[in-house]
Amino acid sequence: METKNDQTLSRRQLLKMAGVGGAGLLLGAGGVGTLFGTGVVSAKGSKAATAQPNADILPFYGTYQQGIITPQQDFIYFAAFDIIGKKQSDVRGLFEKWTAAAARMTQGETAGDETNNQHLPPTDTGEAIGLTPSKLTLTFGVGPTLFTKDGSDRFGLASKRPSQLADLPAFSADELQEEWSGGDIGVQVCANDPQVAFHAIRNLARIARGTAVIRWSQAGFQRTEKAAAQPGTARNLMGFKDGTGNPDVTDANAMNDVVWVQPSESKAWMTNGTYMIVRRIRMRIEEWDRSTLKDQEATFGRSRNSGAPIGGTDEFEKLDLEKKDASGKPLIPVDSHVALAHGDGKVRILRRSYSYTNGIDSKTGQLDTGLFFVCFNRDPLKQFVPMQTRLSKSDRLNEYIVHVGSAVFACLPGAAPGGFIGQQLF
Ligand SMILES: C=CC1=C(C)c2cc3[nH]c(cc4nc(cc5[nH]c(cc1n2)c(C)c5CCC(=O)O)C(CCC(=O)O)=C4C)c(C)c3C=C
Ligand SMILES: [Fe+2]
Repeated sequence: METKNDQTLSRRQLLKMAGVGGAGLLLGAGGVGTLFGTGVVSAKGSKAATAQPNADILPFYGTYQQGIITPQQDFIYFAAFDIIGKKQSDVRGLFEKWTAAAARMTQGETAGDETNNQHLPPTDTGEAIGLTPSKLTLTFGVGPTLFTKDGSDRFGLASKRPSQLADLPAFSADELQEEWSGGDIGVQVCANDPQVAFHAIRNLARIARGTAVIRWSQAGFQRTEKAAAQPGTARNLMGFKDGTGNPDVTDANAMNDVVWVQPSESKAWMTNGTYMIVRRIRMRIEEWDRSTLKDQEATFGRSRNSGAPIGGTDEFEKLDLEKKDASGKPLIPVDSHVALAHGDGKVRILRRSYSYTNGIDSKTGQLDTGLFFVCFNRDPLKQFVPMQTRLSKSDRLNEYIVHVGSAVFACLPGAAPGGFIGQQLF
């Protein structure tokens, strides 16, 4: 039976009543989920409060968008949208509505105010009712085709396209498919719960109806914090720790150097934004699983167990590409993945990738699985592109992977309360 409170309280209000908020507390069994489930809403429920990590709420508004230097959550739901509206005001209106919904959902509220009108569909799709915000973040970017498509300045934005937002060149060994590539807008949703992440994308798609459609999407995961015996770098589906060599997201100087677009280096609207590159990279895990441990370690240039560079003992020790074995050969092979990705170590990117599985390839019967590679950089032409050019030509890893999807997006700066993501662009 529904009570009056059910009709008027948002998820966030309920979390607050239960003594839950940014502090990271969540009602345990019989807590918020049960309150929603039974319709019994009372502050009394707070006595059942127990500490649970998923209660966390991350701030939505700020100088930068969330989900970029945010420590990586366990799940991603990525969606690329195409605009079907005809006017710039359609795109602007969409960003206004999406910002409002994103700000609410990340704080544990429904996507919009419920009317509870029995004759209308509910405003929110409902599957996140009773779930905590789970560190939900939404990160919005705009693709090259929002500015010009087939030579046409479709929304009067062509002059605002930054030179850094160029189509990526074709890399050798790419086998890109349209169904996993491109998009006028890219939305990265991350959360510590897959249903919370899916709910956010689903509601954005609902809000976009008539203005934008999903072009392609990909769900991804890494191990959950709960499953990890110890905190630390997650392993990819090839069994190696992935993320070790990332720059430190708490180092503001490093982030200004690697991630954030600085004033005057791009179009003014991109200051405090960044460029996001996503690549759907399929792994030939059947071949990988038949390769020897020695081969696997030589492929990455790191030890599988510890994650340390070959010849080292500690995961985070400096990568020394000059070290030689007794015969004078480099300990870390020159064509290993880390040697080529590292280069001279001066050009870096921030990786935020997830594993994916999509059943089997019906043609080959092999698992369709791999890495949904996501990275952020302040100038793809100077960072991602030269790096991927080196990798695509000589990386030992190429024997076991194939890039099947690709997209690049200019991630807008963050929004202030009362403003919206994309405000500087329109
Ligand atoms: C162009 C950028 C990169 C692509 C594409 C890429 C694909 C890719 N990477 C792995 C697994 C690992 N990558 C590792 C390190 C690493 N990779 C890149 C860039 C790309 N990777 C960089 C910049 C680095 C760091 C290099 C450094 O300076 O140290 C590692 C080692 C551990 C780590 O540092 O994360 C692994 C493992 C896969 C499986 C993959 C495509 C499927
Ligand atoms: Fe890599």
